[in-house]
Amino acid sequence: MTTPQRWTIVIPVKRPEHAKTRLADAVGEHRPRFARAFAADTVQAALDCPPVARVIVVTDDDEAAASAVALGAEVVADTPDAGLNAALRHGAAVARSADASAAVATLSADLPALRPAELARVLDAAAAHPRSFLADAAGVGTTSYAAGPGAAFEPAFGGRSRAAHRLAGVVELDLDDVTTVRRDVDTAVDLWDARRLGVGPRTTALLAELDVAL
Ligand SMILES: Nc1nc2c(ncn2[C@@H]2O[C@H](COP(=O)(O)OP(=O)(O)OP(=O)(O)O)[C@@H](O)[C@H]2O)c(=O)[nH]1
Ligand SMILES: C=C(OP(=O)(O)O)C(=O)O
Repeated sequence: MTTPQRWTIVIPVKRPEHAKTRLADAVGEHRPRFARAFAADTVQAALDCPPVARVIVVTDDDEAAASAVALGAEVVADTPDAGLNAALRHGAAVARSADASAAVATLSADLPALRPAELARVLDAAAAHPRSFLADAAGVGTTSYAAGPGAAFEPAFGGRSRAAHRLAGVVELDLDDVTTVRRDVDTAVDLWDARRLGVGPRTTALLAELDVAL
């Protein structure tokens, strides 16, 4: 029997004052609190996923960093300060500085409904390919990009990243039953859908506290 692949997960968290701009119409001034709650629920679910060995959060936000560390993740500063792909490459480099052959996968920090068992299915499928990705619920972007041991880590996030990853020869994972890994939350409708799936404790508490109507 082969040993299941273990993964380092890199989660990028933008400075919340600049994040989740498309949620502004639904949550107004509370936008940064939602960005942090989504990130914390994403980190928690990743840490609770059996094939996950390490979670590295890349952020310059002190609050997101403190909450990630309290949950058991590692945090590195976004030293490149050059956007999402640079932040991810930095996190992967940190992962591979300790173990050059580490398998590294990214997760967007806006997956508040993420379930560990569904993430495990994605990672198990990713283990069959040098490089792979999972499309987001809209079928336009990407919520997870994975590079196995020895594979180059070259994410192409931003805008229509599903097409960009396919064009780059990254294998698209064709999986059912991983809805919560695909459910990124950018808009009020996305948040409604995530709530229907069941969001994590921090997002649940914030929705209750603010009595957000969706
Ligand atoms: N560390 C880091 N994370 C980033 C950066 N840009 C985006 N992210 C993260 O990447 C993921 C996707 O982000 P985006 O969709 O670009 O932005 P967003 O804040 O989620 O939403 P919008 O403001 O509505 O575009 C989220 O987890 C962000 O926190 C960056 O420059 N540095
Ligand atoms: C940056 C991306 O995501 P979002 O849908 O959050 O813009 C992406 O999918 O490449």
